[in-house]
Amino acid sequence: MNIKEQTIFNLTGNNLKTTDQEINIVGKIDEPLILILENVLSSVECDALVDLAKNRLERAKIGKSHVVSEIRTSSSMFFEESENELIQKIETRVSDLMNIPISHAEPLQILHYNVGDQYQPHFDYFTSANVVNNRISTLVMYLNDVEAGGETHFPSLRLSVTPKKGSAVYFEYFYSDHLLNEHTLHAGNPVVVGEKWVATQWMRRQRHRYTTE
Ligand SMILES: O=C(O)CCC(=O)C(=O)O
Ligand SMILES: [Fe+2]
Repeated sequence: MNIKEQTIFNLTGNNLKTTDQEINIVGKIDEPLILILENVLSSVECDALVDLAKNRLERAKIGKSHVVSEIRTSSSMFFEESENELIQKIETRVSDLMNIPISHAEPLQILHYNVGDQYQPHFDYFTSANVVNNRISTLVMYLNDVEAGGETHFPSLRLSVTPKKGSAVYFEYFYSDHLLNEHTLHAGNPVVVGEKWVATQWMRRQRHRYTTE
């Protein structure tokens, strides 16, 4: 018998009413749960995030070792927790959407890809044996349209998500069946024409912030 695994996301219909915005589901895979969402951020919010991040980018650093790596050739920055009203508003909406308290949220990350930049296939959760308070879910929000390339690609699921301003892809990897978690392997395909901006929210299993409720 096939028993469906419990998900974190609270899926009730095709539209999701968050604290301040109605978000639409436009695509879905059931196991592992992958959702393609529209209207997560407004166009004004996307532009504002890009503007705020622009001056603060540095070459993307990976993992805890903080070495520049060819696995990810984009540039990145992190906002401080709830650092201004816009970030606060987005964090509240995203935590509501992802069904996880803000206190479990990592700082919001911005990535910028130029032509040829990519993020090679990876898991968002940490795979070392002694990891505590691992990541459990991800929301990648697209802050602009990309002319060609730059899809978020899930090779095991043969799924490509095309970046669209204000849209997002959601996935979670807290299943007891480890194969389902492994199916969330994903990449940022090389940008072919244009540039690509995304904001990534990772959630932890337990509290990660001590400044919020
Ligand atoms: O840029 C993308 O499409 C994916 C980004 C990503 O995988 C991440 O931020 O963990
Ligand atoms: Fe990722």
